[in-house]
Amino acid sequence: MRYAHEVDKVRAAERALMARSPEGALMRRAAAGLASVCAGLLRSGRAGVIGPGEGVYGSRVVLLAGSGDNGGDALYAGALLARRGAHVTAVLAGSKTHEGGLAALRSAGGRSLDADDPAGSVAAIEAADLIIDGLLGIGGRGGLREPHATLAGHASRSVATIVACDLPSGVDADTGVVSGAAVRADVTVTFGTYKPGLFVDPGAGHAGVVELVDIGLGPYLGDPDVVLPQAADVDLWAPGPSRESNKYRRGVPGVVAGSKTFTGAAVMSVGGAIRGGAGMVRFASAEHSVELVRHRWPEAVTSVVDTSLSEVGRVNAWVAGPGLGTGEHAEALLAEVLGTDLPVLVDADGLTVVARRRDLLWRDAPTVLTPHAGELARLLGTEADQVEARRLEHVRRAAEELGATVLLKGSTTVIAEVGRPVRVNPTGTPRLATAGSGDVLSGLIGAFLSGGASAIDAAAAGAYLHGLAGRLAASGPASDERPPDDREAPISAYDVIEAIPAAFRTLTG
Ligand SMILES: NC(=O)C1=CN([C@@H]2O[C@H](COP(=O)(O)OP(=O)(O)OC[C@H]3O[C@@H](n4cnc5c(N)ncnc54)[C@H](OP(=O)(O)O)[C@@H]3O)[C@@H](O)[C@H]2O)[C@@H](O)CC1
Ligand SMILES: [K+]
Repeated sequence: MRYAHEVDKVRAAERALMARSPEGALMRRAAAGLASVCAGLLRSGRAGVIGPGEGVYGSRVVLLAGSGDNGGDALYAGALLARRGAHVTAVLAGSKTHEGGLAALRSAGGRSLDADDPAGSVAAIEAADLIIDGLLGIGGRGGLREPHATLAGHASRSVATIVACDLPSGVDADTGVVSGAAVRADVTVTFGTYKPGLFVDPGAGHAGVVELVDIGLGPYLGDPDVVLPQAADVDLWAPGPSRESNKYRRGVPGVVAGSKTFTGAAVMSVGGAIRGGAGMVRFASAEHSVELVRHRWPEAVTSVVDTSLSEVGRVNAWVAGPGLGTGEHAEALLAEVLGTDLPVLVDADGLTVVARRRDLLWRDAPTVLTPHAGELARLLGTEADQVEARRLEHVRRAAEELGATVLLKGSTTVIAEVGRPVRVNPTGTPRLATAGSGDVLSGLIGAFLSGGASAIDAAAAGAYLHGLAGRLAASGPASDERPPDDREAPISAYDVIEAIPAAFRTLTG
């Protein structure tokens, strides 16, 4: 698990640690870590236009230094690189400059120029192999002001490798919100702990590869606000069969999906549940959907139902909503599953129904809701673009107001439950934005719920494996020499179902 803490907790931990540390020790540790990552990039030839092995000596490094300690970190790191032979130029922005950092840079042979000298700044940025963004760190508030915004734009257009100090300037550390211009980094070197804004879009999309430098804050940080699960966590959360398993013990999800008109969603949801490891999947729907599901998934036990599920048989979790329609018939079925004391996942059309019948969510058993931004906006009475721009805020609010575990799908999938850190899913690909993909996810999570996982574990494990299956399906066999991201091709939801076993296999190596 990777842990992220909000700025208030970072500041408190910093104060506690500083009280026990020599003056300037934390900044020295931060700067040394930052310089070391930059030196590694210069040595490996990943930075800018210089070739492999040319290293730090003779490289051209530009520091964008704001008025706070973030600028101080960049200046000290620049001094370390200058001592190793880099040509370092600091572009100074903001009302003041970190004096100790600037003095260190100058005494190491670095030079500085003022951001008010646009020609000089642009020329330096255009000639750079590597740019360190030290404009703003956790002290940044709101959209970048000038000259920071212009400098961020120049940096983004340069061919240099951009390394953000602590976080990309213009990204809000606590939320990942970007208002206006922001630096787009190739690598972010963050100090002490991850910041939530590095995990969640749009901030995550600006951070590139994130490297954590330990500066000793750990014992003082307290509980994380946001976490990023890793394969080992998912391996614990996704229920697997034990020696005593039989099909009932492994879990029996009931899927209530599809209708006379919409049939594909049901096939995808049942497929997700079967490949998610359910011992047996029960499926209930209108006749035509049942026929199609029986044809594609003869393993499922199906029932044709109208407005009651009394004939469906024993299940230990429900998945309700994909392709179900939104009329009275759908409402009756949803009311029935939400009236049980079993875990229930509500998705798609089911979310439209509960948006007008919130009372259905007043229950004691776990409920998982899996909306995309538009569906969450409808549940909360706001607009989809507001949800997209401030994903963490909205998913937390939804969990609180609706009394459910809420998984918000999208560019970064985030999962909230009251009293717990938000879980951010690290897997996935934009290729997953395809019809039916969400239905697969609902079935997968349903399988985990029926296997006994808690609501948040089931949701997080489902999102992780679904994202990984999407990536594996999109990138094809690993024998190709190109990196997986470059190999990606369009996929269908059915391809994602097919790749779920391979995704499981990666968990245990
Ligand atoms: N925490 C730790 O343990 C450690 C932290 N460390 C480092 O300290 C960093 C935090 O430093 P910090 O507190 O000095 O704040 P920081 O982000 O440099 O800048 C704040 C200044 O920026 C300005 N400004 C604000 N908003 C703006 C905007 N929108 N657009 C333009 N300008 C804006 C505003 O200045 P003013 O308005 O006065 O001009 C404000 O004073 C942290 O990220 C890490 O790098 C490490 O050294 C080691 C240990
Ligand atoms: K920065």
